[in-house]
Amino acid sequence: MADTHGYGAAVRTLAERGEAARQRGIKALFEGAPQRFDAFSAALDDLTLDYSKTALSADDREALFAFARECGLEERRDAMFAGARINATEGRSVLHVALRGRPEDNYEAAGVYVGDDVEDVLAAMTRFSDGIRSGEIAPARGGRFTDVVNIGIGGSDLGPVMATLALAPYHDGPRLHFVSNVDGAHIADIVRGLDPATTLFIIASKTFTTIETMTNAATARRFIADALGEGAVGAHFCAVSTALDKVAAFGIDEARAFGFWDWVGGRYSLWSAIGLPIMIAIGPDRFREFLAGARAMDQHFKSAPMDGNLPILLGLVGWWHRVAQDCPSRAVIPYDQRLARLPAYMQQLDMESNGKHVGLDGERVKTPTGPVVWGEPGTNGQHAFFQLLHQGTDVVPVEFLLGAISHEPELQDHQDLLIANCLAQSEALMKGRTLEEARQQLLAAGRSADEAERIAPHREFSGNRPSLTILYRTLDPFTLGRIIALYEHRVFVEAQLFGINAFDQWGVELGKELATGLLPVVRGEASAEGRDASTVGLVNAISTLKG
Ligand SMILES: O=P(O)(O)OC[C@H]1O[C@H](O)[C@H](O)[C@@H](O)[C@@H]1O
Repeated sequence: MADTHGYGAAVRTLAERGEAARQRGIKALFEGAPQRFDAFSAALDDLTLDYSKTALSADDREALFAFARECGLEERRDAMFAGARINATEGRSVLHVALRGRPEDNYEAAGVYVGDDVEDVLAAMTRFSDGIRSGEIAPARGGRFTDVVNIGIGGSDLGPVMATLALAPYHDGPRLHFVSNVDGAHIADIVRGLDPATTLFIIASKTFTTIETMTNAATARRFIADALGEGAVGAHFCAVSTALDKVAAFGIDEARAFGFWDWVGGRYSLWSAIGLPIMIAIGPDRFREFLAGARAMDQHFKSAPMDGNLPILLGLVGWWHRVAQDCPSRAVIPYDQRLARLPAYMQQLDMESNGKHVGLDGERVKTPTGPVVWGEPGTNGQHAFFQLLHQGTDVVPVEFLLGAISHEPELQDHQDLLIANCLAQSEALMKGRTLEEARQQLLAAGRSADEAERIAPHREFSGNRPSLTILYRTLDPFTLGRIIALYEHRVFVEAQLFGINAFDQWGVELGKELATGLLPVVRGEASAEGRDASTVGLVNAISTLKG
């Protein structure tokens, strides 16, 4: 953030506040403050964000609101919803919100109404999904499709993978499978268990040039053609892309090609035709509920005042931990097994959006930007990496997600344990255990005074470690839509505070270019000469291993 923007002083003051807050701790804020949960939580219907277990005081929060205003957050948000070309490095509007809009939202991309196009594609997806689900759209040799394989990567994979797992209780269509990695092991392992005669492939790629997806698509094509003949290919493939000309060149019929637009970023695209596998799995009505949930969050983000606005609060707290408290990573821990792929989804959403070091003004940023995002579901994580969260030398803010009601009513004892564990972890992170408490526990357990003295420091927990909890009634399509949109907007909010463009991803290009150049070297058709010594050494070692 450049001083010319006037942000320098505000960031310095907030960093001082962050340091003071660290010294004050979190526990102290709860003492004599029985209302802290009410004062430091906000809700959209049943969806609640509790950020009371952070070191924020009411004054810190006011300072963050002032900073957000100074950064022009609300104006930038309004510009996004108005379809301005806020993706400045690519000259594009950013309008994934239009994919879940209603006609009255009147979304326009750079002045052109997009609602009809969105509705047309949704209608085409609905006809196709209904046809596949009912058996009306049949495989080449008759019968019905039992399995659908989505071939895509990044934004053309992670969203559908995450959402189809999250909504497993709503599946009433064919089985879903996903192939993303160019490693042949991925497609080989998936197709091994499938019958080509009843398998449909979706080729999903915004650009329809991504080498991994094109390679897997060609292999899938052979899988069908070898088993059923070239003439069967048309019946067993469909595609999703913004590049419909390239889809046609691949040989996929126009009627089976579902488009979207350059104002939809890959990592924001699961609401578009990229969501086709989700729609096939849960049906068009449930898919509409998913969109409606996201729209509810959009409306809330647009209009709720800052102190009750979930994406703004989540973004401000995220920025506070990253910049004012200098925490380089954050953990996303869903206590909801069906959100197991949410951390991976969030890694792309957050790190591809906010992993930038150049600001909107073209200058190097002056503060840290996006944190490393990582996580696994609870309770599994407790038995793996929570040791570091509780006693490691780095403070990692944790974001817990928790549903009150599971889809398995006959397993209520599991759900009670799950909830108790989630609450216990955030309580333990915040409260910790003092040296004296550790000593007394050891003595009470019959250890000698000497032993208690020696071991107690290892059993002390500093506490004062921040966490947020996002609580919801149950993980249904509407709620999943709200949660994903909440995180999309949070990433946007943080980007405005960092002063960066969240909507490009030039950082992924270089590796792709180098891979193209290295392919002939790996194949033995070109020499590695002139490359760095490490690459030459590895190329030679690989060729020796291959014999
Ligand atoms: O959908 P595609 O055009 O195949 O792109 C798939 C992915 O590849 C790229 O490398 C980008 O970094 C991602 O943002 C994108 O989602």
